[in-house]
Amino acid sequence: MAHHQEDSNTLPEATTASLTIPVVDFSLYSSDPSECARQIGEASQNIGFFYLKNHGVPQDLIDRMFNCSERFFQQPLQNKSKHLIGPHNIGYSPLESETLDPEHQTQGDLKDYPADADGRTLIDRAYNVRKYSIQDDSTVYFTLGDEAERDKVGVFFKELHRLAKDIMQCFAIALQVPESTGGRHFFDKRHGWDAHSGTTLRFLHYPQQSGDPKTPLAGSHTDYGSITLLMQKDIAGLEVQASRIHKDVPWVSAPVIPDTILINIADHLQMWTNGLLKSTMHRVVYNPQQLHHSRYSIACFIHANDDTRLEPIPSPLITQEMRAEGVEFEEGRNMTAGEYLGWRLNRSYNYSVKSV
Ligand SMILES: O=C(O)CCC(=O)C(=O)O
Ligand SMILES: [Fe+2]
Repeated sequence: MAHHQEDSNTLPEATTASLTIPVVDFSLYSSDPSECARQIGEASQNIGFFYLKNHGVPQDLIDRMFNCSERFFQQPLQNKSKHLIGPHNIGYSPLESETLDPEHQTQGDLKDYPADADGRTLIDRAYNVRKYSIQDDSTVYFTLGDEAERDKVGVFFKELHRLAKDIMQCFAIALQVPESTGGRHFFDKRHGWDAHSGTTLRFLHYPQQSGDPKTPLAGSHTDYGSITLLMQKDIAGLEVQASRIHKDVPWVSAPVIPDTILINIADHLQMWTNGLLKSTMHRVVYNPQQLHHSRYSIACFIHANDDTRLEPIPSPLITQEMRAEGVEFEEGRNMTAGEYLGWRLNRSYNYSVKSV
């Protein structure tokens, strides 16, 4: 593996310089778009993560969504499992404690989660909403039957999607995509709200439990789409691997920074740029504060339209010789975004995923 990383075409990979996650002031997007694009482009080529402040998504809306999530997950198991996740990747996805991979998943003491009649212990993990499901029963079930709140979930999801499209313009500016091939709209026009895509809003819950500091609660992975927008609340736990090539670099924690949204580059952008932008490995580890408190986060996985090919984009900064490391990159570069999502999900769930 990674034989091509050793030669003189090795990617420009920052090491020590990239061990912090920068904070970008997104008010620059209006006042000085090229500077905004420069800062976002730099972070994306280095650590692959950046915080955005002044992102324009109202904080009271974010708080309201966290409140919804808490109300939902604090219920007993039988009230949460009507819309179980299935082929459409919508609804509740618990983990079954017996099937956890001991190396990569929670090892905490979950005695607050009693076994059900079949002897299984189910542990909360997430609830997924997709563009197609914002008006559905599955979303109103998540808001405990409150239709006004259900509508807010839709408003929130669209706000995040709008922000993602603005961020996409910064990538296109930073990558100098020629006007003749779409210019600054190269990426955002491939992310239609009304188009079929894997874009998913995921409410995550890491239950209160005992455990050892640094025990992985979510194994290391990259995200499958273009970018991910992450909101964390109160309790940190996310860690980022600053380099996929230099495995000995330390994991960097991504603390909770109030009033920011954390953005990370995901696999599509890595493939579109032949590895110039980094889809960085990350994981969630046990935080001792979880002895007394649940950890909540909200991730919005933005995916390109299903029919978009994940091939290198027109940019003078991207050359054919560049390659990103990883099986995802080798497999995915011949696929469309829709095919790639199906391939990744089928590797992580034990049912076949169909596109919606
Ligand atoms: O919960 C978090 O902080 C991150 C979750 C994550 O990386 C994911 O769901 O892909
Ligand atoms: Fe992730």
